[in-house]
Amino acid sequence: MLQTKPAVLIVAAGRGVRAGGAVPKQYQRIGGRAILARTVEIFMQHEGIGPVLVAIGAEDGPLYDAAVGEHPRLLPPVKGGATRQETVLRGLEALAAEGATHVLVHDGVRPFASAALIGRVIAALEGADAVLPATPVTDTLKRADGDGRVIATVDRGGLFGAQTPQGFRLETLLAAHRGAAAAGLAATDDAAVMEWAGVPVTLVPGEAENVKLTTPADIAAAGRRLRQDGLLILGETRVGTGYDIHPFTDGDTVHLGGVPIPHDRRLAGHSDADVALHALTDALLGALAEGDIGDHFPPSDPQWKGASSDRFLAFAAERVRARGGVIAHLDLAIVAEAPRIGPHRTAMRARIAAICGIGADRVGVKATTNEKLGALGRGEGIAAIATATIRLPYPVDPPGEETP
Ligand SMILES: Nc1ccn([C@@H]2O[C@H](COP(=O)(O)OP(=O)(O)OP(=O)(O)O)[C@@H](O)[C@H]2O)c(=O)n1
Ligand SMILES: C[C@](O)(CO)[C@H](O)COP(=O)(O)O
Repeated sequence: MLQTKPAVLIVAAGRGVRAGGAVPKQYQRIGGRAILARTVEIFMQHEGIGPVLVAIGAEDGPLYDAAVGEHPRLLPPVKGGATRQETVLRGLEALAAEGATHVLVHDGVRPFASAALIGRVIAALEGADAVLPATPVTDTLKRADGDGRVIATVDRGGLFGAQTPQGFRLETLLAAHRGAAAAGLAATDDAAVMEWAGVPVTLVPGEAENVKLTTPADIAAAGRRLRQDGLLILGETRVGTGYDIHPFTDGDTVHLGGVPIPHDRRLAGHSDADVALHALTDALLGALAEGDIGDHFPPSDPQWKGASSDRFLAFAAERVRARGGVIAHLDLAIVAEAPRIGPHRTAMRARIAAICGIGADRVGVKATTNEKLGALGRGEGIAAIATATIRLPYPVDPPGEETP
């Protein structure tokens, strides 16, 4: 086993010219979620890897924030470069500071890499400085001239299609990339940079399903594939509700919907007492029938005292994904005499969306006063009511128990 888990660099700074579309292809959706969010999630769910860094386009920060949720192992994104090679070099320079000995470099637009494939690359890194997953070429290969006339048939013996994640000793790859940049080498993958530096590259079996989404047809086919997997057309819709209330105490900031709001009081209670995130967490857990926030994060546990509630909601969203599901919609109603919620509504929607790894168009935030009635009406605290709508796949019969 490697002494430390390999870091992961996901390159997602390309413009997706061949795919076209209103946003770069990594932010286009398949099965209701951004392609990049799916790719990041594969590594978040893999126990064999360490920190994950995503390199994004210089102007893509808002797209990234809306598409990709937070995770303890996910580092803040770095800005990529004008070519894939430049992007990788920037990412490696940033990762060198994280103390990882090995790195997996993966395309942000390969959302179907399997856990088994990642495991194969990691295992092979124990005996190699460079590991390349690849599939043997099965089509007959032709070379043609610019006019579409075939010049020759190319022997496909020994030819492979290169995939990612490619695995490397980090120090060796970084040195090779620095050298290649200084020498003006242009390579389309990182194994080629290692080959140029004279480092032996070990092949492991790739997977036909691990396609790189390059064209609009690739993206459409990926969406069809997810539907065929049955999640979206055969699954079930579930709705969960959540409610929370906390009283005011002395303080100067109220945390609501993941947003700190300056106020002449603060809310007292579990963690940072963000009633909105607590209600949303319970709504998701309710839809999953997996208990409530107190079951997973007991208020008696001192580690949650003053903690940011982001992690509770991120946990519940992760549970939906772990069950193969998607969050279709979150709806939140906040009941407060003060502070005013309206000016913070957009920030709350964006924050909740980022935590859950969904688009902000799937998050509704509303607010009302309690018309001066009761404790809430007297301004003694704030309450929140949330509804979560999720889609889960139908359970599959265990092997050997199919209905005849
Ligand atoms: N300057 C670049 C160029 C590419 N990539 C990333 O490298 C991966 C593979 O590249 P490709 O499929 O060629 O993506 P694009 O460069 O975006 O596509 P196109 O060539 O059609 O513009 C993608 O995840 C892409 O975002 C990158 O991080 N930085
Ligand atoms: C890294 C890669 O995905 C391996 O197949 C590929 O080389 C990227 O090439 P592109 O020209 O950037 O699409």
